[in-house]
Amino acid sequence: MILMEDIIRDGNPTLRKYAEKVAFPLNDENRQLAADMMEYLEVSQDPEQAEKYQLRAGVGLAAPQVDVSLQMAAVLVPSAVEPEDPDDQASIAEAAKTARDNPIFKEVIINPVIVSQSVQQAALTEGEGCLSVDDEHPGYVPHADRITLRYQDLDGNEHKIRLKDYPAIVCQHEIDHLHGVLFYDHINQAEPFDAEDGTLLIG
Ligand SMILES: Cc1nc(NNC(=O)[C@H](CC2CCCC2)CN(O)CO)c(F)c(N2CCN3CCOC[C@@H]3C2)n1
Ligand code: NI
Repeated sequence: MILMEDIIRDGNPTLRKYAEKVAFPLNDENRQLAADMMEYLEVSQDPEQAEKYQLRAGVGLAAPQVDVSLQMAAVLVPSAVEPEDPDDQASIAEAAKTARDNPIFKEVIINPVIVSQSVQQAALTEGEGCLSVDDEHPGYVPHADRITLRYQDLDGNEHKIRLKDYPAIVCQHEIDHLHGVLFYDHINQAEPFDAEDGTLLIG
């Protein structure tokens, strides 16, 4: 099971490497890694389990973050399910479970390539964080709002999908990790919350 101690932090050179392509069929080690990365996301999105294992919540995790320089990332983007009663813990936990059980996008993307992307940009209203970056880096992180993504799944099957808004942003954050790019590389240091004209603010 992946724990926070297994996640390497900014300053570790692995985070700045361009990761190697993954060979198919996956060997046992890489198949286990894929399962462990997805399990991390699932556990981290369950408030009780996240507390128990002291995990920072995540909707994505890239292999370089556990010091494996391979082009593989797990993505688990839950649907936005609002709790019936936002002040009631049980209701919050139930909503999170419903969200987890009906993800917008759940996939281990291997050897991903963004084959085309919109000129239109999008950024998360809250800015971004990263499990591998302990410092806060406030500011909009501009990404393409829409992407066409080609990747292989665990069995090596090729997929070509179109994503927009939230799942597109998550995948771009993860694919950046495979190229040695960290989210704050994209922030306009002079004016962190000055998004280019027409940038969609998501969430
Ligand atoms: C947006 C968000 N980022 C969270 N963390 N950061 C991450 O995932 C990093 C990757 C994301 C940062 C911005 C885009 C991709 C991890 N990264 O470093 C991997 O490269 C969250 F945890 C989170 N959510 C919303 C959904 N909620 C469901 C219930 O459980 C809690 C969970 C919290 N949303
Ligand atoms: Ni990250």
